[in-house]
Amino acid sequence: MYEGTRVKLIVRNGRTLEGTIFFVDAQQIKLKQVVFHDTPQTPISELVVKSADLKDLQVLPPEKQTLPAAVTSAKPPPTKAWASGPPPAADPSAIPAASASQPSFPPLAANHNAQSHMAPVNHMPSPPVQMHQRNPGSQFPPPPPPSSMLMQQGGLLMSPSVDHRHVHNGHAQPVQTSSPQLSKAAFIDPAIVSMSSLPPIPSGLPVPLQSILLASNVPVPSSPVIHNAPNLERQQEMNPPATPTEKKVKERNGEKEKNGDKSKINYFNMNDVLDSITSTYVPNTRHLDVGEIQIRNPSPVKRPANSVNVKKVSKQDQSTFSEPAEAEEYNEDFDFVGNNAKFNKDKVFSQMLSEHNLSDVPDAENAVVPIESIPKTQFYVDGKVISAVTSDQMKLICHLSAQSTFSQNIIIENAARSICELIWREYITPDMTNPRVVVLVGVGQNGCVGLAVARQLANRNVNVIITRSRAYQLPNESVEQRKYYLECKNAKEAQIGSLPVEKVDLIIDALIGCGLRGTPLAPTSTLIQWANANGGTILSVDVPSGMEATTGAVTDLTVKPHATVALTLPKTGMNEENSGVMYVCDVGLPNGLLSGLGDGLAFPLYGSSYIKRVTC
Ligand SMILES: NC(=O)C1=CN([C@@H]2O[C@H](COP(=O)(O)OP(=O)(O)OC[C@H]3O[C@@H](n4cnc5c(N)ncnc54)[C@H](OP(=O)(O)O)[C@@H]3O)[C@@H](O)[C@H]2O)[C@H](O)CC1
Ligand SMILES: [K+]
Repeated sequence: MYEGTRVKLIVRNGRTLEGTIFFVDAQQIKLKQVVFHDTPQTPISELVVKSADLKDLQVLPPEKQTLPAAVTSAKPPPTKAWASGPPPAADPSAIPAASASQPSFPPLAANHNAQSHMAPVNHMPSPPVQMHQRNPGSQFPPPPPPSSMLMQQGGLLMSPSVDHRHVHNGHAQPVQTSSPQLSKAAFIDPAIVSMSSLPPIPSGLPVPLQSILLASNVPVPSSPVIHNAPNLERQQEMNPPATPTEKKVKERNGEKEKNGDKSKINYFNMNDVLDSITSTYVPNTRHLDVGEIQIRNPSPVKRPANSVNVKKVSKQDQSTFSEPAEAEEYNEDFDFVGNNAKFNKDKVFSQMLSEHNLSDVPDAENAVVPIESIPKTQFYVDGKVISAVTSDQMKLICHLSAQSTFSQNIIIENAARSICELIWREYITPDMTNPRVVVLVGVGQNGCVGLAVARQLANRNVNVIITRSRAYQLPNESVEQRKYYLECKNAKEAQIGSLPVEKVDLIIDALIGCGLRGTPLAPTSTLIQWANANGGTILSVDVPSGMEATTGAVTDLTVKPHATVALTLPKTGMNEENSGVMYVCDVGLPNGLLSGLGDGLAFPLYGSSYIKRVTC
């Protein structure tokens, strides 16, 4: 709802900028038509600021929703030629680049209520010159110059072509980088995570905006403190005047301290940004839950229409697969609610993460994941509370299990058996003749579970086809699990391009779990699109592939499952909208393995069933 709103931002080092919001979530705010107050002559087409680097945010009042002179005086873009040579050759697997003659973003409509007039971000804009002529009296300017022009002007901008395969590994290398002349101090700002001059995506193409933004999520060269920026307290020492938001953070820390909670909030929470928006200028606006704005997918998650092969879940099944008597046993054995309340997971996990020196997990002090905005930390099984984990916490669990002598293949097998228990109950019923199942297999441990499911089903004469997103650089377990699968008499493997066009009975989504980094890239994205388009019932392993497990954020390139089986514990981002019917399954990890994580994180007691229905 804030899209199209023009805002003023003060970033961590005190610089002030103005831009038009086109995306906001708990972790970042993405702006178009950006100008810095101290360098108004050099507008930037797109810019991402992490919430951790924000000092304050104000919505500009309606009369100030026009763009500054620097942007309005920008010339229309040239019709040809990139600043540093011709556009890169088209890579069929990469995001299609629009022609250089298109503006970098759609022009704003000539109306103060920018919100309702903001063009869809992936909408192909009209040529800027025409827009200007059509609307000569408009106070709104022609769109700003495209990347080529900005680069000529000295902006530190990324090339329209970025090697996406490298980007998600965190080692993105722009094809064209800034020249020494381009690296002006005015553009090098530790608060700016990325600046993008990528061309817009033509409408109708199945590539979400996020891919492009993530593709440009490259640390700014010579920016000294993006990841190790001083925390807010140190920051306050350096920049004493506290903004309203800093005051809020201080107040919150004060409250926490009063309640005996020594942990501190040392990041800028986007909830406060939203508070400041709603309380400053937008009248009659209810407070937004971060969860509500994290999902930027314009098309809501749809359940597959075919439920013919899906048994209706009875009232009793909805709460449990087990006999009611089991629930009584839990009461005697374990006080979930009580224990959960006692357990400070964040604290324990921060400690564990630092003890285990996990390099790819952000360090707790400068974490940009706003833990407070986690959608759900608790779910219910059999009416009893169970904890949910974030993807970092799940990575820690996987790390601990990998470190122990306990074999990964045992976990994989247990997960697969539990999932098969559900499949035989709900998805492959005796009345089905020759049920066809496609298993989509990713490159990590999630994919290994898919391979084991494939074997279990093939062993029982189900017509199974597996398709792998990659055939090289795989973990040992993946190679082994595929070998075991191929030893089944009727095992079949298909190339990505030869997956059935006609609807199959069941699709097992084992592409990516908690190891997701950014928006899915090809060919994984192609498999996700195939699954969503096929119409077959989808069952996701651990989390829907492409969904960010912590926040539940989804894009057009996220699997839309009928059901999801979370391994070990539910993930905080899960809900029925993004995950379908939710289950949790026991993978058989020795319970002593996680005893250090606190009582609240005890595995649910499963009783006679290894898989349980989970509710919010
Ligand atoms: N105790 C348990 O419950 C266990 C659960 N397990 C399951 O394992 C996963 C975590 O396994 P991991 O191998 O770490 O991660 P994934 O299976 O999710 O795969 C990550 C790889 O996927 C690739 N990737 C990541 N992001 C993208 C993207 N945007 N586009 C394309 N591909 C992507 C990437 O591969 P690269 O080789 O390209 O780096 C990742 O490495 C957990 O969720 C459970 O499902 C385990 O079985 C252990 C015990
Ligand atoms: K998955």
